[in-house]
Amino acid sequence: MARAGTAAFRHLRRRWPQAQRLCVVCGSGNNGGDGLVLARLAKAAGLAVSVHLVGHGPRAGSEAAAALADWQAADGRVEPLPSRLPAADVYVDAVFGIGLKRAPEGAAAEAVARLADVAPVLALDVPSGVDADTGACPGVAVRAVETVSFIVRKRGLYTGRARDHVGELYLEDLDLPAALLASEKPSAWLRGEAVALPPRRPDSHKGDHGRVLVIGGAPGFAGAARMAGEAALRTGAGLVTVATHPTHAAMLNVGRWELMVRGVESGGALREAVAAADVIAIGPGLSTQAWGRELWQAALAATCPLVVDADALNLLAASPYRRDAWVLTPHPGEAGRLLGLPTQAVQADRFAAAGRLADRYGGATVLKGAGTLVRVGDDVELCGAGNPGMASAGMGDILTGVIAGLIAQGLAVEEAARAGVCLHAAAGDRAARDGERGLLATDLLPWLRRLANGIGA
Ligand SMILES: NC(=O)C1=CN([C@@H]2O[C@H](COP(=O)(O)OP(=O)(O)OC[C@H]3O[C@@H](n4cnc5c(N)ncnc54)[C@H](O)[C@@H]3O)[C@@H](O)[C@H]2O)[C@@H](O)CC1
Ligand SMILES: [K+]
Repeated sequence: MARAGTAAFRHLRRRWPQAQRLCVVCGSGNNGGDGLVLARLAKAAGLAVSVHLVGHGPRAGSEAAAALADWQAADGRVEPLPSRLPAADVYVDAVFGIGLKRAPEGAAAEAVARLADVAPVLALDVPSGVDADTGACPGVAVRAVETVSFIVRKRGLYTGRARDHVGELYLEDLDLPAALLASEKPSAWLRGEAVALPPRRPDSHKGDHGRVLVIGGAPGFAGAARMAGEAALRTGAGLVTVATHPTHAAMLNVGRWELMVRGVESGGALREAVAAADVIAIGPGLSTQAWGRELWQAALAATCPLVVDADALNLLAASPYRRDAWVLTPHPGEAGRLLGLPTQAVQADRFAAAGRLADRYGGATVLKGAGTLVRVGDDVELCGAGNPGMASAGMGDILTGVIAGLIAQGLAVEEAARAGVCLHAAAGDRAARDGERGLLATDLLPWLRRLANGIGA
């Protein structure tokens, strides 16, 4: 606790070197104890510090009670929670850490609500109100500018609602012995954005880099299939064919002549293309009408890996099927349909939802949304990259094409899912340098090419 409070105070000084007045709101558990340590150090450094304790304060004999005694021994005063927090340069949130498992209640809920109304907030370990395991906010929650987590990364802080609340996230390992940490198996892995694809053989030909078949594009949705196809090409696939509705087949590759196009009336017309493919990406703009359903059935007969997105996921939800060689890429709404749950239930525990999807449908599950999860068997990988500019039309079609493009080049389905998510998010972050608002899915394409070649930090 002493190390935690000390490390947090160091962050506070670094981020707000001019701060003179602090307001520290402490819960009655150990998170509150961290806040009391920080308060004492800040007072000793000459800052004006007000400490507000929630409820009855720490349990007698606890470490937090000792921190309170130290604060009081240093002439620190403890004030009850006022109806409005006093003016301060920085507010320190020490109400809840990892101890919160349900919506905040009582005096603690009031404290969280007060902190949710002020800025800037430095959160200790976890922004109060956020569930550190799931990333959900079951009730009111603090919005921090900065969160300093202690000892280990809490997986929940990297996904779902939590991403709105943590601000910049730092880890302080508090010098715990590495052997102690190594003895625990992580419950999730955080993946950086680096994607190392093997260099191309100098004598390789286009067939060596894989044949992708994209299936989709009902009338009115040609663009979805086109974007998936282009993304597969930009990720390095050797040959990409788009099988689409005959009404727009002739114009689908206008300006992107490298794409091959096949207008298909029905599932039967797909057979040859399915047999020739190394990987099939199905779903972008597919629709769930008769045409889309027939094509979906034809794709299910394929022996090569599938990347399943959008309406193909809705068709899968209507008649579930299990397979190992595929990647499912649902957003929370589609995941809800696949599991027979409302979207909110998926978002309330994205880790559990991804687990259920993987158990029910097999293969690799990509649960999209802020902090995308990739679940393969018992393993979960989290993508820390990406930005809200990517919440726009066509982004999912691009991801589908990226994953298919990686499978085409020989990556295993699981690794293609993990690497594809990171490549896509990294491209989105590069493209967002020109602004998140107005970011178009196709703005990612030039970045995909650069990042797939290890260029473009
Ligand atoms: N375990 C360790 O080794 C360390 C823990 N540290 C701190 O200790 C924290 C965990 O401490 P605790 O386990 O005491 O938990 P917390 O301090 O996060 O919260 C527990 C307190 O909140 C109350 N509470 C929980 N849910 C509530 C709800 N929904 N409504 C109202 N009250 C609720 C509990 O009754 C208890 O008083 C960490 O997050 C971290 O900040 C640090 O001091 C570093 C070392
Ligand atoms: K906190």
